[in-house]
Amino acid sequence: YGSTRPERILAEVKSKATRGDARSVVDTIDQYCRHQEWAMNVGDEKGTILDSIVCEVKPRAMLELGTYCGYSAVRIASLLPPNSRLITMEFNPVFAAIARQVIAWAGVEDKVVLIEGPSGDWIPKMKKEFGLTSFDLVFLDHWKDCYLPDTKLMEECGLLRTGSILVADNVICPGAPDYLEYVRGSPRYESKYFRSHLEYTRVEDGIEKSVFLG
Ligand SMILES: Cc1ncnc2c1ncn2[C@@H]1O[C@H](/C=C/CNC(=O)c2cc(-c3ccc(F)cc3)cc(O)c2O)C[C@H]1O
Ligand SMILES: [Mg+2]
Repeated sequence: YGSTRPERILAEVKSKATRGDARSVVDTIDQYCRHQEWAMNVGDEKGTILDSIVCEVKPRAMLELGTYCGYSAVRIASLLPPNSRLITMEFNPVFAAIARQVIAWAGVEDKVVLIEGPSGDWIPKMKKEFGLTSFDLVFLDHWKDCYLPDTKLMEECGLLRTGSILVADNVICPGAPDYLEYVRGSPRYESKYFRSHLEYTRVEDGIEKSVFLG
């Protein structure tokens, strides 16, 4: 029997990345996925755009939907100011188990809370479970047809405040057309597209940054 791609990514991190060094974990995964086998991490090019938004917003409370192997969780957590938290949701237990180990290897586990389960179940429980009022920044990178329903759910649950920012990966490839139409057409959002490429390829893709206006 063969290992899974996430298991191979974890093995690469454990053998090549410096323990406790988030940057080396990110670079190790990028190297592996660019030269050995492609994987759906936000990657180095779009990751740089995400980094600039995280550094600009300096979120106290951040949410990520779709942890996968933990690549973007490590990338984000390494930029968070002290006593800030990234809550990341992953419903596949195999991916969650790998991500926990990648996050631990990078030494950012004290900044990351990984919740195992579907975002639709957890979003309505966030306030109570985490004593949250709202999220300053949300990174959407899970199933593309969940972007819009989960955004509407976050609005309904009062998890977005005036100025909260949504950052969505893959708005071109694979694409999230209903989400794009919503944030670009709604008077309640100020939306901006950052043109880039699908991770580790020359295919066009991009990130949409949308500010909730309340
Ligand atoms: C609802 C919900 N709740 C919690 N976790 C959820 C969830 N829906 C998915 N997840 C978890 O997020 C992860 C899913 C991410 C989905 N991302 C993708 O499907 C994805 C696909 C591509 C891509 C592009 C071109 C191609 F030719 C092939 C693939 C590129 C990307 O950057 C992606 O994020 C893993 C999954 O278990
Ligand atoms: Mg993605």
